[in-house]
Amino acid sequence: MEKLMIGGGRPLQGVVTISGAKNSAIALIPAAILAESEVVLDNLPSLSDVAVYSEILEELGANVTWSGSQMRIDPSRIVSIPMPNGPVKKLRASYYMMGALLGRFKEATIGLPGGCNFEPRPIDQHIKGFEALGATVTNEHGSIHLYAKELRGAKIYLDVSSVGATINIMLAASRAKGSTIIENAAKEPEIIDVATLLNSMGAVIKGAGTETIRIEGVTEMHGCRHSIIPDRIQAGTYMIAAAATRGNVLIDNVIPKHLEALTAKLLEMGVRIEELDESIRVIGQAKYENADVKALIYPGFPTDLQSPMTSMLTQAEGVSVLSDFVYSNRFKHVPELVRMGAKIRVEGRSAIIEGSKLNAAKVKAADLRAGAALVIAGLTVEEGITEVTGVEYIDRGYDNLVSNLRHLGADVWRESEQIEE
Ligand SMILES: CC(=O)N[C@H]1[C@@H](OP(=O)(O)OP(=O)(O)OC[C@H]2O[C@@H](n3ccc(=O)[nH]c3=O)[C@H](O)[C@@H]2O)O[C@H](CO)[C@@H](O)[C@@H]1O
Ligand SMILES: C=C(OP(=O)(O)O)C(=O)O
Repeated sequence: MEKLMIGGGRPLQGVVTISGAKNSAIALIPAAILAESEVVLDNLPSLSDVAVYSEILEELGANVTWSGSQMRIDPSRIVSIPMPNGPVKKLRASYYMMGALLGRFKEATIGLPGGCNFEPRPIDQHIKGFEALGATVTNEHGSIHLYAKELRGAKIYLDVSSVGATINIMLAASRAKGSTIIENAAKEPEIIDVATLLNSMGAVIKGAGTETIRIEGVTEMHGCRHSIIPDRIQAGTYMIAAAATRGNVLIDNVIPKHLEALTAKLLEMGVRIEELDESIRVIGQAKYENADVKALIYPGFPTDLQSPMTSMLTQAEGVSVLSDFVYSNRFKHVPELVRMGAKIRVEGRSAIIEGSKLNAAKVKAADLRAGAALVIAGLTVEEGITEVTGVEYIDRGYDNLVSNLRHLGADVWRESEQIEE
């Protein structure tokens, strides 16, 4: 079993360069299925989710070459074989196989997705979208089977602005006959990134990034080259880590606009922030004000930074309230932070956080961002070593975490623990 060992008490100092966005990458890779020739993705993050996706595409018959931050995908020999189990169960975003295979082959069988299950994560809006496009969707022993004689454009109003459903509908509708309109679409930057790739592949998508997206179906799509946007959640995690350790860090290769909700909240707490064109400098301070944070859909404060922000708020004076309006039960990090001395109680969809010093402890990450929260908490501890297990979750979303943190002066390393039979 792998664990992260963290000797805290050192302010982070220096420069960290952010890689491409996980939540873009794991939609862009399956999007390549829709092309008839090679798709080249640059600025790809080196994450376990990306490795799993490349395995999935290879199983379907694609030729995938992944070298450094570039992936070349030749989808010309792909076939839509059923994938009820195996790698599709290892990540959440395997649901994009449904939209991509349905778009290209009009048929797919994909096991229900895995990933971070901090609470039930339904896919009813994805299914509603596929059905509106003319597909028959059945759940066969935990696998979703999709079939359409022909996909036809439709007007689809999403009950919730779901990122996954918006992208999945864009994938399938790109190869449908006629026009599709998605109303109440999600507006996250990753949706614009996927639409940009699809348009470069020959799709006709307008309005991505707004609540109304129009897609004109096309009969053929081709290869292209695309550079993935920077990971705003990774960037935000380093911003919080810099502030929480009272450090001074330049976070490079970011789109500052994507981080406005976090920047505004950190400024409100008293953190000094300098925004440049493609980087953000975070200068920590000795004291922070308490703050109330509401996690909402984009452009609101991202739910994926809610757990890291909980650790930051333990460093503020007074009482803060952090509520999650996207995932009301996303608080698996809280009992672990409490083991580290944090004074937090959960009431409904809110965590009430009283500022306090944290101490070293053995803690377990139950999901990806809970892991990030525990790492940040460990970095603030003044004495002793914090041990974080559940590293496999952290590896889903943070590439080079240990080397990046060490480069910033942190005392962090990875250890393997032998489990006795
Ligand atoms: C791979 C990926 O990009 N993951 C991100 C994506 O997840 P994901 O796309 O799964 O999240 P959604 O945007 O779909 O979920 C938003 C909300 O809608 C609800 N919902 C969603 C779909 C559905 O069919 N029915 C339904 O009720 C969810 O329970 C949740 O309350 O957006 C989330 C919200 O920003 C992020 O936390 C995840 O990091
Ligand atoms: C919840 C997340 O990812 P996924 O949807 O892939 O589980 C995340 O990135 O925080």
